[in-house]
Amino acid sequence: MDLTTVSFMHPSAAAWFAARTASWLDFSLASLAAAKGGARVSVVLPALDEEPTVGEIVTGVLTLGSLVDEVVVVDSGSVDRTAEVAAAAGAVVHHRDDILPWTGSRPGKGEVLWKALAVTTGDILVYVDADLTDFRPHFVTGLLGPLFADPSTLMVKAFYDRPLLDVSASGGGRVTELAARPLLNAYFPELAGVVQPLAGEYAARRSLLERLPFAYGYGVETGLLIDTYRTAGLSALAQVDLGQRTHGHQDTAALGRMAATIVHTINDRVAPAHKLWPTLTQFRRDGEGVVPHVTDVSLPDRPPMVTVDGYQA
Ligand SMILES: O=c1ccn([C@@H]2O[C@H](COP(=O)(O)OP(=O)(O)O)[C@@H](O)[C@H]2O)c(=O)[nH]1
Ligand SMILES: O=C(O)[C@@H](COP(=O)(O)O)O[C@H]1O[C@H](CO)[C@@H](O)[C@H](O)[C@H]1O
Repeated sequence: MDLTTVSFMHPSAAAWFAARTASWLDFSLASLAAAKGGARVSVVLPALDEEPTVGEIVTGVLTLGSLVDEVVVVDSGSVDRTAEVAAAAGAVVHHRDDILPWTGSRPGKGEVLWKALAVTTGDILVYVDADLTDFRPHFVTGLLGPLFADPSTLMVKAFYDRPLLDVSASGGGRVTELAARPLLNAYFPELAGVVQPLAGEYAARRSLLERLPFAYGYGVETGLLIDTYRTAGLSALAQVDLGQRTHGHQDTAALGRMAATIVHTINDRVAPAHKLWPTLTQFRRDGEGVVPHVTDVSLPDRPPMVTVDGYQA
């Protein structure tokens, strides 16, 4: 490769970014209501111990009225009052363990996003994190806009400014900036135009989601993005600017485990024959010394939901 010609992003990524980037301001509630037609919309909140924030988000989604057909919270094993607060706000709440129980129950975010397919009726699913501290209804209308506008669009990713709460006006999306974006740019440069590849707010057609595997844990967004690109092409993807998004932040060690899971998710798609070591060893201070802390970061994907007994029913 002529090194003088690598001063720009992949041409496909540049073209996609120019053609497939919208703003929530492009889509009014009235225009969406007119465009909705017979399409059913399910808003899904994956929730693990999100009692302080889940209720306000559910309430905010419900202000959209008939644009949204159902708001479903999938409880990922909370020990706080997430389920009660979500139900009181008007959500339908399902516990992970009660969904497709014959498939078992695994920890992690990917599990509840996958199981949500079995307890929703929408032609379109809109995933929204339940720890947002600045949710506004335009998060949903912005994500629906490109899907209502173009039947060939299958998935819409949110992007936004991501203040690191109490730290800096930007700086959020640490795993995105330090791990996911560098890896995706290297292995899938056609996706370099995706501003927030790990965004937890995204909307997609059921016809797409039910045919894709769901990666374990925090690898789910990375897996769905890559698999959508590889099965349906860049033209199936779009992104929408939602302005700003703030949420609860995990500590660095937790984000290290998240990054490790994402490394495995990408490797499984790039070099599946190359088996990575399945655990991450981190260290914690213990009195005078440090103690290793080992986490399994490589559990298998969940298979496409259409292959699961009982789903079609
Ligand atoms: O095992 C899990 C981990 C996370 N979540 C939910 O997934 C969303 C994003 O998780 P988190 O906030 O931990 O990720 P971050 O935004 O910090 O990357 C939140 O609604 C969590 O409650 C979940 O349902 N199960
Ligand atoms: O983008 C990121 O780096 C991480 C961590 O964000 P912060 O550094 O806590 O703002 O947050 C995202 O990553 C997760 C894994 O894909 C998603 O599940 C979350 O929804 C998303 O917030």
